[in-house]
Amino acid sequence: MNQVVINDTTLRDGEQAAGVAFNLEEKIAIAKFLDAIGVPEIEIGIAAMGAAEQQAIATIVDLNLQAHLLGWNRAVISDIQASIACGLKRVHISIPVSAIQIGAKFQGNWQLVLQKLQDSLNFALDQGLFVSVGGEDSSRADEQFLLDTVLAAQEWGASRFRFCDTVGILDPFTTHDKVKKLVTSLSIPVEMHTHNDFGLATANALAGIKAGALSVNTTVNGLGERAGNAALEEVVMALKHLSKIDLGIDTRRLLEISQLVATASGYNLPPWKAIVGENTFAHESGIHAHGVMQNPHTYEPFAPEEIGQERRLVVGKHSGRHLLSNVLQQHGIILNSEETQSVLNAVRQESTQKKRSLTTQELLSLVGVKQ
Ligand SMILES: CC(C)(COP(=O)(O)OP(=O)(O)OC[C@H]1O[C@@H](n2cnc3c(N)ncnc32)[C@H](O)[C@@H]1OP(=O)(O)O)[C@@H](O)C(=O)NCCC(=O)NCCS
Ligand SMILES: O=C(O)CC[C@@](O)(CC(=O)O)C(=O)O
Repeated sequence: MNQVVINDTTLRDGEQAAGVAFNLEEKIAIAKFLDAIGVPEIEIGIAAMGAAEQQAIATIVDLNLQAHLLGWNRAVISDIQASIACGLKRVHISIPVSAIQIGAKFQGNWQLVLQKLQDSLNFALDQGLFVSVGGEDSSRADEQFLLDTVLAAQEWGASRFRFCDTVGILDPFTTHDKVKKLVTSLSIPVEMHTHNDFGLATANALAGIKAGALSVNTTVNGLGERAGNAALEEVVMALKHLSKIDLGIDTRRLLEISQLVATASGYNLPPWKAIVGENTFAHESGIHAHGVMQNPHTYEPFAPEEIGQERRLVVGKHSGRHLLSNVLQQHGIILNSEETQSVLNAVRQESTQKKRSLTTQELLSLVGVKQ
């Protein structure tokens, strides 16, 4: 399989998450971080939004990062002019392609939509730009209309087509079918853009790649419109471990970039968030902790260090004697079987009362040790 390219859109679709607004410093920090860990392409914003966004885009362009930088545009020439004024050499032009979208936005006038695409594409190409074309709501579009539209875009000079599951209504099987049909009919690469409304964004991105898509949009932490997008950390790690495609991203910094984006977005992640959640390498349950203490692979899909995370063994309601004895031994406390069981009973009670696992201090207090 050819190399798959991550085109991260944390700074565009990620920031479209309701209530999220990055400031200039945060945008710069996120762009630099994505570049530093080896993300090869970054969608950095929408110049048509106005002066502040244009300043952010131009500032990021001036950083001279290794990554290719892309600006998002409607099929509107003034949008593209604004992108060019920011110094962008790559533009993405989006048009709606489903009946529902064209109906709501252009009174069903699909000829007008195609004309706008052709005009804006020609304009961008005349300026010597790399042009990616996006089909908004590709997943709900009539398949023949979608194919004809993309073939036209290819003919007019587009360098890539973005297949958007805009409202996240596909499953991996349907995604595979739809993307395969496009890939086999096109000579330009297809890019996946999947939303998480049914929790399938990452699975659908992988299905599209399996069907031959060569590029994939991600956002850090899956940040984005409504339920968000395919998460960078999930796509990178799933491709590496499940599809055996190593994208050369420095995965050891995925936790760090997740924390940077979480802080900048103002939203904490649930502890069980795949890959980067606080609990992804925490073990409390007796059977799991016992297994992990013998061999971490029993309950970990990969080593925590691989994403800059640490393993934690915590004592709580579901813990068993092996974990409890192990933790106490680390503090020089050796209990007999009866004593261990009695401390375990007390742990269960206190943990239920507190509705959380216990700190080491709390555990030692239960055993009667003053520290
Ligand atoms: C782009 C933006 C500057 C336009 O602002 P606006 O002029 O106030 O217009 P609105 O957002 O209210 O309406 C969208 C307009 O774009 C048109 N439009 C929507 N998608 C389009 C497309 N792909 N190509 C061309 N025109 C499009 C709509 O028909 C509507 O046109 P009208 O003003 O002539 O009726 C503003 O929406 C914005 O800042 N958007 C950034 C975030 C965003 O919307 N992202 C979603 C990406 S799908
Ligand atoms: O780039 C495109 O062509 C469309 C991307 C988009 O993010 C648009 C949106 O809803 O904000 C989508 O999901 O369709």
